[in-house]
Amino acid sequence: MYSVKEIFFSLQGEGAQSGRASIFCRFAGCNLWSGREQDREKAVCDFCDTDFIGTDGQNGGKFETAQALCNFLQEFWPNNSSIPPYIIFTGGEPALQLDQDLIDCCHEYGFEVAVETNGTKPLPSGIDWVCVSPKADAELVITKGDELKLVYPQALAMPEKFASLNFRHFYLQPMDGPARQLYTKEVIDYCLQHPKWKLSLQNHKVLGID
Ligand SMILES: C[S@@+](CC[C@H](N)C(=O)[O-])C[C@H]1O[C@@H](n2cnc3c(N)ncnc32)[C@H](O)[C@@H]1O
Ligand SMILES: Nc1nc2[nH]cc(C(=O)O)c2c(=O)[nH]1
Ligand code: SF4
Ligand SMILES: [Mg+2]
Repeated sequence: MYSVKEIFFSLQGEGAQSGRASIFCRFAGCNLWSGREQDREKAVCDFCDTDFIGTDGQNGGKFETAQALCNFLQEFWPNNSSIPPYIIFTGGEPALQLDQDLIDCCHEYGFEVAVETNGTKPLPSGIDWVCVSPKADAELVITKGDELKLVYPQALAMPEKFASLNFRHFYLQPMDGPARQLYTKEVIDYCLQHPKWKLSLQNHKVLGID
């Protein structure tokens, strides 16, 4: 059974695939924060911008089987498209629920599958695009993938710690919150001094879309 907070069709707002039409499937729950505001300051990950508690969001719910979830997901894709549905599994932490059955089922449906993960839990094999976003001092077990997208700054997770990992793209994403403008300037400076890294803005927030 899969517990899904919300499902929506939007443009990927972040990182190397930004601008791409995508079906977002946001799983409920995370291993680095309960999602409750009263627990935020003692959480391992304390800057999260997302509500991932429960299954009460838009198109959220519990799905008994991978087939049931895939059937529902494909309805969000424009039906005249020659491009296969692009599904982004996010959360919360998708690695807590994403299993081999679901990935295989997605591929049987012809989907291209991406994941946004904190990298602390193993993933099923065959995911087409793996984006890892390391958190504070949480141990990283996914050390290779397509895109490493680090929220900046995090005192215990500065870019130097990750620059030698096996990823195709390295992004810094300014931490959203009261100091976002300052952090954006700092990221620009860092990228100018360290050209391995690229700036990732959260375009969906600027655009006011999901
Ligand atoms: C809500 S998380 C869900 C996926 C997974 N748990 C993770 O952390 O990668 C989706 C993306 O948003 C980023 N993010 C979360 N809060 C943010 C914030 N306040 N500012 C910028 N990016 C943030 C995460 O680092 C991650 O790349
Ligand atoms: N448009 C849009 N792009 C995104 N990229 C990653 C997101 C996420 O919350 O995982 C996200 C999101 O919530 N919306
Ligand atoms: S790991 Fe991801 S979902 Fe969990 S609290 Fe941090 S940003 Fe939010
Ligand atoms: Mg988001």
